[in-house]
Amino acid sequence: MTLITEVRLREILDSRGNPTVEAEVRTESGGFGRAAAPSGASTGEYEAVELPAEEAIANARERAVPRIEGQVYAGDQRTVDRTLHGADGTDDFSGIGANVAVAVSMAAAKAGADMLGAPLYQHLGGAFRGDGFPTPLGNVVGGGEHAADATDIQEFLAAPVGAPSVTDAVFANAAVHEAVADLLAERDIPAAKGDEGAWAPSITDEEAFAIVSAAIESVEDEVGFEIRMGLDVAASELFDGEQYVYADTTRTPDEQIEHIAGLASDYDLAYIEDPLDEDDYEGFAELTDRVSDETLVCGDDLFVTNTERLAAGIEAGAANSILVKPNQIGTLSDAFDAIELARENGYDAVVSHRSGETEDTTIAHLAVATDAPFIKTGAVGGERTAKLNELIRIEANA
Ligand SMILES: O=C(O)[C@@H](CO)OP(=O)(O)O
Ligand SMILES: [Mg+2]
Repeated sequence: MTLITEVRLREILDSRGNPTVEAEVRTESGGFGRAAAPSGASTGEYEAVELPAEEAIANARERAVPRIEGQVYAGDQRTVDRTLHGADGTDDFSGIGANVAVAVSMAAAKAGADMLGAPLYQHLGGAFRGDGFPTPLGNVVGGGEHAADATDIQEFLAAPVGAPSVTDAVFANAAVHEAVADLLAERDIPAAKGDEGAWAPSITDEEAFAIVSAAIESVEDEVGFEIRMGLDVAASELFDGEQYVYADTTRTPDEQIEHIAGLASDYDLAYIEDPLDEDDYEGFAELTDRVSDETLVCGDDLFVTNTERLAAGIEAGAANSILVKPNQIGTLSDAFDAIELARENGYDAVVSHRSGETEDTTIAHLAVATDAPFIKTGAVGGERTAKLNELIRIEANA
């Protein structure tokens, strides 16, 4: 291992056109890593704190960088991440900003891999990592906080569970995305794209279910393997404290459970993320009991990649899966700990992008390194295809 000699920080653009933090880490022996923080729109209340990029960079330059440069070894990821926590001094990274922390954490990991001459997934996963590849969940229609005047449900996802390879799965999702466009055109429904590249037509959730099911069926016929449907309801964004408020109706928490359980069986949903409010552990437990073993009930805003919140969920039987977003918790070590705790308790980890992204590909490597069964990183669009194409490359070289 060699010492980290330099940490450079700068503001770059994210996919929404907002400033985000990019970090570069250099080591004594010439290792180099560069990484950038993503940014959410439908952020959970309990996520680590993202500060304005400029402020986060100034804080880190003053408090974190001097503790890392010349002091910490690249490749010793736990120490890098402990140092970031120490420099921050809070529970939620509100001291320096989770965005600067995650950028430095990921850049240091890449510098560590570079030093070893190993791909990042190999460095992170180690010699005895599993040989599985994640199934990509591709966002094909969406609304919520990611597009104005579109569906209430934030994401309608294609889940190509029967694909023989990552490459086949990635192309199947792009084909479903295109088939949705054809079906919208046939019905004279205009559609722009939302923040993650999914179509964002002004239609009801019911119409979206019909269109996405038809698109999935037509692509299934073409490719000859099973594609199922998934959802990110992002229900905390619909919940007003008492009821779930949809464009055309409202639902009490009990009615919401009934509604989602009905959708799970009507559409054979493979995946349901955040079907209920982020504080409703009990409701999550009830719904998890109600749906079949073939359906993942995933906590995003519920768990925010946080081992304490996940432990409470495990105790309550809430959900059977966790969404893993490194920037929700601030470091790669924390994200690994969440994945490990999930695995030990039979919860599937789903590694995920954010709605605001960059061309950074760390999450593709994280998913392969940890043998995660799923990755959610869109279907089309440059900042999404950056990760999908990286998965294709990893598969080709593994
Ligand atoms: O809710 C989510 O799962 C994410 C990514 O799809 O959205 P955001 O980054 O806006 O939180
Ligand atoms: Mg979500």
